[in-house]
Amino acid sequence: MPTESPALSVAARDPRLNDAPLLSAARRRQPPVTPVWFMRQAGRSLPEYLKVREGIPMLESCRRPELVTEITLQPVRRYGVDAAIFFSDIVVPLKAVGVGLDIKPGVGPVIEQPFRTRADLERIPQLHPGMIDDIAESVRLLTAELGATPLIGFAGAPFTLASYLVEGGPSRDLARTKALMYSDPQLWADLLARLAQISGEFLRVQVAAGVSAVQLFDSWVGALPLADYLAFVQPASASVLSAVRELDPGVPRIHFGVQTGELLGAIGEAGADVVGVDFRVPLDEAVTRIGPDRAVQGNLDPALLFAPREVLRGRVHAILEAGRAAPGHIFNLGHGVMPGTDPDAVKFVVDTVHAWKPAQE
Ligand SMILES: Cc1c2[nH]c(c1CCC(=O)O)Cc1[nH]c(c(CCC(=O)O)c1C)Cc1[nH]c(c(CCC(=O)O)c1C)Cc1[nH]c(c(C)c1CCC(=O)O)C2
Repeated sequence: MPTESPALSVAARDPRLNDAPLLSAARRRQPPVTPVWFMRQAGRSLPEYLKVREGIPMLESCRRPELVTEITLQPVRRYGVDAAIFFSDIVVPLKAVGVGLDIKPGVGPVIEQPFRTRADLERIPQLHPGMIDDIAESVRLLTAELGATPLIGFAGAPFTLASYLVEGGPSRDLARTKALMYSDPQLWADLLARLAQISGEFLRVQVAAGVSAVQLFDSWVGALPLADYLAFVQPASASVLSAVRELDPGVPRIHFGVQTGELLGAIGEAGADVVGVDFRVPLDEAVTRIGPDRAVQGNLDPALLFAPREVLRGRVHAILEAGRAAPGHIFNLGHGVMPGTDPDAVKFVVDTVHAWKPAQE
């Protein structure tokens, strides 16, 4: 468990970060402008990204600090977003502990030997900070470059990591994952506890090296009904988020999954300061489900970036209005930027958010 790991000491952060709109919104202190960033803002279709990645496999790119720094900074330069998201992947810590896997372009993570029995647990050892010195180095290089702009660290949540390990790759229905969960609850709990240690340590290394917020991605947890989420998933996610809080309670924790309309309250209660909302639930309705103690992040449909500008502007304004119901709102998409998105449309959204003024009551 995280508490057994060697003590990590937390780096000093740039004092200007205290006034960063993203961190103010996460702390429910309404900033003068609504902050905006995008899931998957780095990589994908940016021409400057494709150029520096040429000939370098995805997982190797994630372990080269100079390259990670360059790719993470690209969308900050181009769009003027209010935060950088660390360029990495949710499977990087699994690879670091020795799980045989690769990221196949256009497919996603593929696992050499999918997780099926208790014996497979032995192939997933605990993560120790020394296994990811390069991650700490990348964060240090980045925070030095970013100055007053927050860097968001991230990890995959235990359920979503388990889904890749059990399915062996991306899956539509997560049938094998659910079958394991329902047929051998003890093995499932042990797998999730191991993944919670790995995720928690991956985040703690990033926090110790200087990230100013973290996001825990539970992308596929919306496949579960609430009762199963509470019984089979929430304890492991809560342990990841509390490992971060123990190291530095001042680092806000964002928690997000897709199709989580029925789970929003429980996702907040796992220990998040900010709940990410996908585009299926109107933001003001999401605020009602989450309650007044947490900020929200979201929730423009990524497909709207392909719509005409006047339609896009109308939707952005509607989300900003709905976000006023929350004690803090970070503008984002309801999921990641889609491949093929026009970078000018992304820039248009940033400028529209920053230019917006709430209507007078
Ligand atoms: C489920 C998941 C993964 N990875 C991630 C999640 C959770 C977020 C989500 O729900 O989208 C998280 C992730 N992956 C990546 C980032 C970095 C920064 C960012 O958000 O901009 C983040 C935060 C880089 C990446 N991760 C990946 C790429 C594309 C690799 C490339 O450019 O070759 C990038 C930039 C690969 C990857 N890795 C994964 C997928 C589904 C894919 C896409 C495969 C494809 O369609 O090509 C697993």
